[in-house]
Amino acid sequence: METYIGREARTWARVRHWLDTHTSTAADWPLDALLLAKGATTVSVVLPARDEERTVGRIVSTIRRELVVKAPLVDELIVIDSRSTDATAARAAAAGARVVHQDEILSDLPRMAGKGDALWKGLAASSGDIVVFIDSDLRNFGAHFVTGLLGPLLTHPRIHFVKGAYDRPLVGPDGTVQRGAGGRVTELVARPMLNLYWPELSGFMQPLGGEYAARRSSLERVPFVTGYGVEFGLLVDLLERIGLDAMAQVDLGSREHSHQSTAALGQMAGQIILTAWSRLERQGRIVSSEPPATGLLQFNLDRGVTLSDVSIAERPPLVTVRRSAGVEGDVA
Ligand SMILES: O=c1ccn([C@@H]2O[C@H](COP(=O)(O)OP(=O)(O)O[C@H]3O[C@H](CO)[C@@H](O)[C@H](O)[C@H]3O)[C@@H](O)[C@H]2O)c(=O)[nH]1
Ligand SMILES: O=C(O)[C@H](O)COP(=O)(O)O
Repeated sequence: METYIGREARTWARVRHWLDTHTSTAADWPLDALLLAKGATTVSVVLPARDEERTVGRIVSTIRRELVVKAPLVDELIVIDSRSTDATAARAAAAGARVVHQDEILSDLPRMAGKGDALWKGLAASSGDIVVFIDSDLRNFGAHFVTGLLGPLLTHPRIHFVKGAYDRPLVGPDGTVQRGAGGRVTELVARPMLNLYWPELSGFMQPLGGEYAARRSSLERVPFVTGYGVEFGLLVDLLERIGLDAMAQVDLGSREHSHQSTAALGQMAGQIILTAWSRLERQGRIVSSEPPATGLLQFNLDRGVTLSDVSIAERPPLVTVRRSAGVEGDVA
């Protein structure tokens, strides 16, 4: 019988091999080659956006100019307005996106909140064979984010999911840049948990990054955690469904975004821990006598306390919703 040490060594060897064979860089996927490879495959780009009036317009206009007008790579460009209270929807529409409000899609279903819900609604509102998700708060977005993510999918039929990798600087309020210091929840929560419980996924350099692309056929067959657990949940569920060899990553250079407060990241971490717990339970790897608590008590500088609810909810695989509605096409 294989020892525990032997099993771990075999996993690391597998991850090493995956890193060597399934990691590329955006420069490996020139636009001309992608246009040739695209054929009849349709591509949707979906941006979830909650109060991103400062950045969403530039991202949309770059995609439209470079990948819709100059070169016909992207067939559909959608911004999901996630209950914004600022000018996000107007800026996105002015820049050329189709703007759909999160709550207008599949509006007969119970209302849920959060980024994962916005992504799931974006999947429902879009129709491309391949769906590319891009966060709307990126400050250094370039068209290579989209072309890089599409490269392995358009050229390798066996690849179903591609995740972005990048350096993540931490940019202070005064503009000071600390290289490699960003992605705090990634480094302190997500990466250790993935290494401990799903070591096959340890090769993903940015498991929580918001830029990834996948075939609709796979995305519609997995649930979406509705809040910030969505990326963690998708990685674990897709690994189970399609296997590591159908997953790839592309180095997109550097990524700068708007940083949330430490308190907000604590709440994100809580959601990710509960997502991991739910998958461990679903996979039969833990049996709990009672569910974890879902409150997070945090302390302010003046010793005041705030109690937040970090419980998670999820949307079922979209294909099951289409089936029960008797709809095969667009469900928006
Ligand atoms: O209710 C929400 C919350 C966020 N967003 C959008 O989702 C994107 C990412 O949200 P953000 O609050 O900027 O998350 P980050 O602090 O950047 O969190 C990182 O880690 C999260 C957890 O994995 C991922 O969801 C993010 O994509 C990733 O950038 C942005 O375009 C937001 O506008 C929504 O659409 N609805
Ligand atoms: O992915 C993460 O860890 C969170 O988005 C936090 O990122 P930040 O530390 O760059 O704000």
